[in-house]
Amino acid sequence: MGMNCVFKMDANIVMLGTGNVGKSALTVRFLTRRFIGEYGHIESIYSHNVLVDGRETAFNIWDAPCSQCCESSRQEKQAQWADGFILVYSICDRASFNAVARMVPHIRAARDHAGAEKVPIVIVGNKRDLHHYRTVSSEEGRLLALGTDCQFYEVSAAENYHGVLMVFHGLAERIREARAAGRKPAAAAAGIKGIVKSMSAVFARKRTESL
Ligand SMILES: Nc1nc2c(ncn2[C@@H]2O[C@H](COP(=O)(O)OP(=O)(O)OP(=O)(O)O)[C@@H](O)[C@H]2O)c(=O)[nH]1
Repeated sequence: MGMNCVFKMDANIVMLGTGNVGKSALTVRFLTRRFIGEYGHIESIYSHNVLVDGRETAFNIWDAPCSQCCESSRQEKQAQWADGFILVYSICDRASFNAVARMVPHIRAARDHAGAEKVPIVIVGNKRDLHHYRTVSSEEGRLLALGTDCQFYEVSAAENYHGVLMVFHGLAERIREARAAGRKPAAAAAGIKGIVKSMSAVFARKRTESL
């Protein structure tokens, strides 16, 4: 087991998505295997060491409530820091899906440049247990991911631990592959400005929509 330390990998993951979609619920489910129902609105960076395919992996997960995600200094830090993104929407909330759809190309444009590996992104449709209230079909989620080279999962943080595990492990695998294929994905200075601007735009628009 000690030998695994040689291969220890750090994976900095940023959770993004509009309010109430379950970013904290997914994070806490992954960390503790539990669903506790209410999570408050506290920004946290959690660290968690686990084995992914026999490799020791240190997950650092940045979970910020949506109310704070418009602050550009925070977005700039996140964009610099992230090795991978988890973009969360609720299958019962069409606006949250639209926000994710707008975010993906902006992250791609900001973080991906010629010759570099694409920054790994996982799109997650959460609250699958509430299928009676579904307004976003699985097909739409799948197509969005397919067209933008993202991974896609539909999960329920409330009801299923395994699906949530797959999200985080899947992203860790992609981060490892991206590193093996090239250098560690890093944001170019211009790219960071781009991502900050576009994330502000996405969330500003979301606010207007919900008024
Ligand atoms: N039924 C159901 N409810 C869920 C699920 N995931 C989260 N919730 C609920 O949705 C609400 C919002 O969850 P949070 O994890 O706080 O959402 P968030 O995206 O972190 O929200 P912000 O902090 O506002 O950005 C809570 O009441 C959760 O209990 C799920 O899979 N199914």
